[in-house]
Order: sequence, then C-alpha cells, then structure tokens
Amino acid sequence: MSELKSIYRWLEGQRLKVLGALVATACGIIFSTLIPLVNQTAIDMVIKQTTEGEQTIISKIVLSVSTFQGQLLMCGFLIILFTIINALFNFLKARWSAEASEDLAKSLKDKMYNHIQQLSFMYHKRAETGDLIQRCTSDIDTIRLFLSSQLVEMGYSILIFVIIFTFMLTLNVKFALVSVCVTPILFTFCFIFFKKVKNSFQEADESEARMSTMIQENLTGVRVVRAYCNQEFEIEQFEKRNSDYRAKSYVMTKLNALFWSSSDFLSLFQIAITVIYGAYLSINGEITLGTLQAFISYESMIIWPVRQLGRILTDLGKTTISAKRINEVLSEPIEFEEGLQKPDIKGTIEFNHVGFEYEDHDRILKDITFKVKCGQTIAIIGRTGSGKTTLMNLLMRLYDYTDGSIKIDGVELKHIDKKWLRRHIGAVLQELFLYSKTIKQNIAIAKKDAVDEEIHSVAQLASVHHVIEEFQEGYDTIVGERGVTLSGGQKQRVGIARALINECPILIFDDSLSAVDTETDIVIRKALKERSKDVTTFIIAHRVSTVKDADQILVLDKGRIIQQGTHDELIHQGGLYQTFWEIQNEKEAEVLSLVNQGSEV
Ligand SMILES: Nc1ncnc2c1ncn2[C@@H]1O[C@H](COP(=O)(O)OP(=O)(O)OP(=O)(O)O)[C@@H](O)[C@H]1O
Repeated sequence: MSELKSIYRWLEGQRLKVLGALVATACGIIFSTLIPLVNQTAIDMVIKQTTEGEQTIISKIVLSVSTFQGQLLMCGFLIILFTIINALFNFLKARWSAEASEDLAKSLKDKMYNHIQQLSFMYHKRAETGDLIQRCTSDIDTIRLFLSSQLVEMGYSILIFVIIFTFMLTLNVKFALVSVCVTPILFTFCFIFFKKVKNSFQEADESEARMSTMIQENLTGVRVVRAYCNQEFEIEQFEKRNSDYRAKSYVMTKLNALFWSSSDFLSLFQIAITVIYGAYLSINGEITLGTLQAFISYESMIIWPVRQLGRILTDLGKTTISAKRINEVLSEPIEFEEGLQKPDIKGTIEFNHVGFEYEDHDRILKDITFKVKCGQTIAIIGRTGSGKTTLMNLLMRLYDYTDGSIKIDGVELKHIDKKWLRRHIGAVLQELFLYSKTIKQNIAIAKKDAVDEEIHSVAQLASVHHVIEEFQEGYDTIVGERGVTLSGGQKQRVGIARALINECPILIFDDSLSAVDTETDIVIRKALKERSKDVTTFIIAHRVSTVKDADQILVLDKGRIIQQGTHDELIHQGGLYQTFWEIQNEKEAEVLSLVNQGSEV
C-alpha cells in the first residue's frame, strides 16, 4: 500500500493528466455501451415494428423519426456517431496516459540520479552497481508501463463493469444478476493470483539484478579476466546466474499459464450461462430478442476486461515491487547536511586520538594523533592495509571518525560542510577513474571554466604536458572508458593535473606516484614544492625515496602511528622505517650493479 502512495506522490504534476485519461476512458465506455442499445431498438422496434421492447433514451430518439427508412438511417447514424466519439475519447485517453507516464519516468529517473549523486561514499561502497542500474532503468520502466497502459486499463475494466451492469439492471434485474454470477469467483481468483505472482516477480527481479551486476563487473574488469584467462570461470558463473534467473522467470510463466487457462474457462462459462438463461427467458417471453442480443453483446464487453484485471493485478504486483526497490534507494539518507560551517580553510590540521572502524568491522584506526602546520608536506608510509587510505578518507569526510577529534584551522571537521571541505582538497585517489571524455575535460572536472593555459600549466607540473602534446588530437584526445588508451603512469599524471587545477589549500596524493619512474617522481615533487609553498600536502607512498623529503613522516602499522619524524630522525631510530629504507637501498644497489654489469658487457 505504501508503494502505491509513493507512486501517487511521484505523480505530482501529472495527476490532472491521469485523471483526464480516466475521465476520457469513462466517456468512451458510455458511448460504446450505447451501441448495443441502438441494435436492441433496431431489432425490436424498427425491424419488428412493435413497441413491446424496453423503452430507452435511444429508442425514444429513433422512434421520433416518422418513417421506417428514416428510423433505420437514424440507427446507422447513431452507431457511426457513437463509434467516432468513442474513438476520440480513446485517443485522448491514450495521449494523456502516455504523456503522464513518460513524464513520470523522466522525473523519477532524474530524482534517482540526483539522489544517488548525494548518497554517502559508504553507501556506494556497499551497493552493487548492476543492481543500482537495474533500479534506475528497468524498475522505473515497470512503473512507466503500468501507468501508460495498465492503470487506465484497470480504470477501464472497473468502469465498464459498473456502467454496463447498471445498463443491464435497467433492462432486466434477474437476467443482469445471472449474467455476472461468475464474476466474484473470477475476481477472487485474480486476487489470489496477484499475491502469488508478486512474490515470484520479486525473486525474478532480484535474480536479474544479480545477473546485471555480474555483466557490469565482468565488463569493467575485462582486463583482469583476460590477464588471468578467467573467461571459462566467468562464463560458468554467468550461466549459473542466468539459469537462476530463468528458473525464477519460469515460475512466473507457469503461474501465468495457469491463470490464463483457468480464467478463460471461467469467462466462457459465464457467457454460456448468459446465453442459455437468456434463451430460456426469451422463449418464455420475459425478454425480447433485442434485449437478449443486447445482453450477449454486454456480456462479451465486460467479461474480457474483468479477466484482464488479473493481468493488471499481476502488473500491479510487479509495480509495487519496483516501487519498493526505488523507494529503498530514495529513502537512503543523503550525506550532505544543511547549516554546517564554511570556514576559511588554510590547511592547519590536527588529529587528536582519532579512532575509526568500518560498519561491522574491527577497529581500523587507533589513537591517531599528529599536527600539521599550514604548507607542510606530510608523508604516510606503512605496510599494505595499515590504514593510510582510510586516514585520508576521514580527512575528506568520505567517512566520519568514530572517536577523537580532527580539526582544520581550529574547526572540528564534523562541523564543516562536506561539499565546502572537498572543494578545498585536491585529491589524487588510489583508484583513479578517468571519464570517457577528452583529456582536457578530465583535467577540468573540478573547474569547468578552466582556460587552456591553466590546463596546460597543471599538466606541465604533473609532467604529462609533453605526452599529451604528442597525441594526434592533443588535449582533445578521448580517453576510453576508465582511461584504457593511457598507460598507468600517464593516467596517474592526468589525475595529478586534475587535482592541481583548483589551487586547493590541501592536496592528497594517495599512492599517486607509484606508477611513474623515480626520475619523473622527483620532477613532479620538485615542481609541486615550488608551486605549492602554502599548500598542505599529504603523500601516501610505499617508496621511501618518495617520502624522504617530507617535513614529517608518519609510519603506520595496524592502524596505529608507530613512528613519527623526519627522514633523518627515522633512519637513526631503528624500527619499520629503517627496515623499509635498508631494503629499498639494497634493492636499488642491486639494480644499479646489474645495470652496471649490463653496460660493461
Ligand atoms: N569500505 C571498507 N569496508 C570495510 N573495510 C575496509 C574498507 N576499506 C578498507 N577496509 C579495510 O581497512 C583496512 C585499511 O585499508 P586501507 O585501504 O586504509 O589501507 P592502506 O594502508 O591504504 O593499504 P594500501 O597500502 O594497500 O593501499 C584494510 O584491512 C581494509 O581491508
């Protein structure tokens, strides 16, 4: 029920059109139901030339013409007139319901997209992309289809039944009651079917969503699949999900087959009762031949729409499930709160006993305390999984810390408006994503009005300008989905240029120099140092050479800061940092000697 209320809410702005479609349906029905009355008059009063048939408004109009030929012509004229008016109302019904449903689908898609944009990072990490796409496309389409045809069809079925039954009652009460005696059984049958099909549609829809997720993941991770020759495994997995979907859809198909055959039987049984009982009444002289004809016409006009109700109720079941799935997304709280502070951010940062854990996970960060002055470079180093990215996620408020306090320029981070905060942080994330757009557009994502000089300047700082210039299309080169036409290092450098475009007071480089060679790494860091004197910079890296020039180095292990200081302090302290330094020095020496041997040979 709450799902139907939601659909009513989403229909805001379209309700008048839906109402218009229903009114047009009712008008169309009235005019189409007048046609059997014209036939009745033609048979009973015009052709048989008697006045013993039931007097109706139609018979009065027809009999007002004095000649036999005139009366016959009037009957023909009325049939044509009612058919044209009926067609006109049908046109209006179809037009208004189509407009209402298309507009609703559009506004619902906009609403979903808008809401998804504002959902928290945590939600997106949890949600399955394929399932979300399914909710934004086929679930909305189910609702659109219901509104464009089934809602008006439902109104049509109910109205045609009420109007025709009233006409029948005015002609003969006893015959009218016998003519609808199977209808309650048909209704009950439809209702039971509706309940059953609702559950099986939910299962089929969810199964389809799982299949979509798999297709989406497979296409996104196509390189991994190819690299590990995982095609057979993926095909096998897809077949499993596809079979599951087929099995669930099959249950629905079986239910449908059962419904249609049983409801066909009930409908034909009802027509048979009407014909037999009508013949009996006619033979006994209780009704005229014209009335019998009118009843048989009416019977065939109502029985199929009543039977259609079953299908419409089935679709209503599907629609409520789709509305529920859409509502689940729309009811997720958005991450942006109103009324938070928008302080002047300069870049002084203070972490005080900060702790954090992901939902239902063990504590990831424990008792993190450090202070950064505006303009300093802070490097974070540690084993994989030690919590370096998580620490930066807290700083960007992608997640909120559970314990302690983080202050930026003296203002508690949780009191700062998220959009405002993120506009002041230029981040090169570990999972770099490039849009299927030009390089220029990819760099200017955070500054749509950036001029070419600005874009070229940040690309130069990121040591990627000369690479881009070598492309045939230069900055207008389109990078494929997820940047497949660029190498890993080129992608990283485009990502760095993107982070620099806004001249933010805080910069984060999360493992962003890992795919560039040591020489380029040095060039980029030097350029950054010169340009960003007042910028507070966080560098997460695994290479000691990348972090050694930082003003402060934090060594993270199992979510704790185990060492803190400058490179010189840390290499004399012993511990993890010194181990990293020694291992990497040894490796470098080994590589150097191999290179030397090679050149001697
Ligand atoms: N969204 C998440 N939900 C649950 N656990 C997570 C989530 N993201 C990360 N983790 C866990 O948190 C821990 C720290 O991860 P994090 O990415 O911060 O490590 P890291 O030091 O940056 O690692 P790396 O050097 O490999 O990038 C890991 O154990 C990881 O499994």
